[in-house]
Amino acid sequence: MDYSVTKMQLPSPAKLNLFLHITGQREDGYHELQTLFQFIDLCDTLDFTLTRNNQVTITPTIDQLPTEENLIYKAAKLLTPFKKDSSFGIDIFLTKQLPMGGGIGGGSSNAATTLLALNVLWECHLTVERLAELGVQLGADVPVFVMGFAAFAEGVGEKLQKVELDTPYFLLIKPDCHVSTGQIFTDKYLTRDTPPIRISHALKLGGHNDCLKVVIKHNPEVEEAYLWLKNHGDAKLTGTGACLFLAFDNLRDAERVKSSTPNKWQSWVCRGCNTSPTHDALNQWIEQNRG
Ligand SMILES: C[C@](O)(CO)[C@H](O)COP(=O)(O)OP(=O)(O)OC[C@H]1O[C@@H](n2ccc(N)nc2=O)[C@H](O)[C@@H]1O
Ligand SMILES: Nc1ncnc2c1ncn2[C@@H]1O[C@H](COP(=O)(O)OP(=O)(O)OP(=O)(O)O)[C@@H](O)[C@H]1O
Repeated sequence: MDYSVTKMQLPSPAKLNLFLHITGQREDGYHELQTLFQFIDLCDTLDFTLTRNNQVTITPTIDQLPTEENLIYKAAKLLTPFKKDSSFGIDIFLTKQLPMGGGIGGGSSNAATTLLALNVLWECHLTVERLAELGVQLGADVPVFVMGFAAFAEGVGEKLQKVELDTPYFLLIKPDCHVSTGQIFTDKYLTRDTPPIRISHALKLGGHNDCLKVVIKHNPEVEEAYLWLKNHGDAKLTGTGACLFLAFDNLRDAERVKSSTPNKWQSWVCRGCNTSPTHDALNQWIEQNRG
C-alpha cells in the first residue's frame, strides 16, 4: 500500500470564467473558445473512504440525478481500469454547496476532485496531465480543475496556459433559474466568430462573455440580476450562467453590496484563487500520510 490511511476529505471548488469568447465551432458541434479561468474558495466537500468491495457508492444522492449520471460516479468508473487492486472500491460522501446549472462548474469540479483522490487511494499512479486527458471526456471544464491552476484556456477549454491573476473578492449572485449549457450552445443567435486574442491581450484588457445576450433572452431572471449588479460595477456572467459576479478590492465593499442584494437571489462573497483548494488539501494529505 502507498498509504495506510484510507480516508481523505477534499474541497471541490467552483470556477469563474472572467471572460468567455467563442471563436468558432468544431464539426462535432463543440465550440472553440477562449476564456480565463480562476477558482474561488466556494466549495463542495467530498469525503472518500477506501473499501475492499469493488463498489462505488455516493451519498446522499442528488435530486433527480441517477447515480450512474453523477459525474462523481462517472469519474470513478473512468479510473477503474487503472486500480492497483481489483478489489478496491470507494464510499463517497458529498456535501453540496455549489448551485447546479450556475456556470460555476460544480459537477466538473466534483469529477476532477474524484479523479485526483482515487488516483492516490486506488494507487493508479497516473500523471495529472493523463487525468486531465481522461477527464475532458466527462466535461470541457474538468481539465482545469484537474490541473489546478488559474489558466488562459483555448480549444473547448482543455488547452491550458497557467496564469497568475489578481485575487480579488467576488460577490457571486445566483438568479433563481437553471440555465442549460446545451440550450445556450445550440442557440442559432449565439455569437461564434469573436476574433481570437493573444494571452497578453487577455491578461491586460480582459474580455466579455459571448453567451450573455442569449442567456438573457432565455432567462429574464438573469437580465434582472445583471441590471441590478451593473449598478455596482462591471458585472459579468460566468460560463453559460446563471451566476453573475462582480470583483472588489476589499472584503468590506463586497459584503456591503451583498447585504443589499435582494433576498430572492442566492449570494456569496468569496475570494479568487490561482491554485485550486483541492490541490492544496491533497498535497497536505500526501505530506501528512507519507510513510
Ligand atoms: C461554458 C463553460 O462552462 C465554460 O467554461 C464550458 O465550456 C462548459 O463546460 P461543461 O459544462 O463541462 O460542458 P460539457 O458538459 O462538456 O458540455 C455541455 C454541452 O455544452 C456544449 N458545449 C460545451 C463546451 C464547449 N466548448 N462547446 C459546447 O458546445 C455541448 O453541446 C455539450 O453538450
Ligand atoms: N456531482 C454533480 N454535481 C452537480 N451536477 C452534476 C453532478 N453530476 C452530474 N451533474 C449534472 O450536471 C449538470 C450541471 O451541473 P454543474 O453544477 O456542473 O453546472 P454548471 O455550473 O452550470 O456547469 P458548467 O459551468 O460546467 O456548465 C447538473 O444539472 C446535473 O444534471
